[in-house]
Amino acid sequence: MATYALETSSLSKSFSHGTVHAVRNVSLAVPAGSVFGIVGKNGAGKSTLLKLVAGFMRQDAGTVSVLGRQLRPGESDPRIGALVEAPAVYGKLDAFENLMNRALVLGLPDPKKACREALELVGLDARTAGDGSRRVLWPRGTYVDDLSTGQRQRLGVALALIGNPELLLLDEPLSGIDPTGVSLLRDLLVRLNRERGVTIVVSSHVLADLGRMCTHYGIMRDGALVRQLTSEELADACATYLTLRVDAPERAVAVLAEELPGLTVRVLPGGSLRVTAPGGGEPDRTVLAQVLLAAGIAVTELTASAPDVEAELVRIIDGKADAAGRRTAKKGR
Ligand SMILES: Nc1ncnc2c1ncn2[C@@H]1O[C@H](COP(=O)(O)OP(=O)(O)OP(=O)(O)O)[C@@H](O)[C@H]1O
Repeated sequence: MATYALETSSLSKSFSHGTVHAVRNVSLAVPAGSVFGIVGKNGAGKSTLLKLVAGFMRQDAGTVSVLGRQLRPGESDPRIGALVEAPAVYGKLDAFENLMNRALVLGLPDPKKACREALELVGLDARTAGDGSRRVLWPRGTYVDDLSTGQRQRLGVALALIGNPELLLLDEPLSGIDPTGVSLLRDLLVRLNRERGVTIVVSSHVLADLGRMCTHYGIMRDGALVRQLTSEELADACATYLTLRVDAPERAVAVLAEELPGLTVRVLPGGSLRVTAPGGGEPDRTVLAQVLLAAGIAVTELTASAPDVEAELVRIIDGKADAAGRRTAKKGR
């Protein structure tokens, strides 16, 4: 099995006679078995990158390798399932017919079964309603043109899933989907990844959704890939702090300023202390407790803040965190 499900090398694509550099020199390495989130502001180049990998357009320069095989420019690898921007569907066919079409193109051995499975996976299958009647969530016979935005998006995910792809490319897959559908699809993607080992590359502006799925992140800015990091590295880079309850807060502030001058210490309403290490990390709690204890101050409560992954991603996207992941524009909390 290839170490990387997807690798790009110096991939570039420009539009408008070379005036818009949508993707600039992107060298990306997506580990096999990962859920890789692509994030960046509007226009950062996420969709273009995914289209190049899916073979929906040709690059100007650079290479794309999928599961160990280098693709020709504009070539689609059958092991890829892709939902990039609006799903490519035939509006005057219904959902099942659209799936059948794809199943036949892929040459699947039992296309009907594959279509039913794909519809079931994305929650567009027939279900038994509370009153015992069979309610068809996927309206058979309804033209795709007449489906709701969310139904069409679910169909797009089903089209990407049919044929059991090894690499899924999903551009904003959860947009326009109702909250129940979002959690269903998110759980589905996590299951496909964990149980079937499908590698997923997913772009989204909803960082909280990505935070629940992604093992790795790539951050794009102005067409360039400015950072790649694991979810652990992201969590480590997050600003965290300790909250302490002590029996003598004012004296504790003075002791900490004297003994551990690098720390930022704030007295909160109610008398608790919020302590942040230099650069925003969590202070060493053993050292902290020892220093206070040596000064005769009792620590009665000590809690660590949960890392705010979403806020840290926003800081990286906005260019406010340097290469080591620490904030460059932050002082205190
Ligand atoms: N077919 C095209 N013709 C001309 N310019 C294009 C084309 N496709 C994309 N662009 C431009 O390339 C840049 C990157 O666009 P892209 O859609 O890849 O960004 P994105 O990160 O997916 O944005 P969003 O988050 O808004 O979907 C933008 O400046 C966009 O206007």
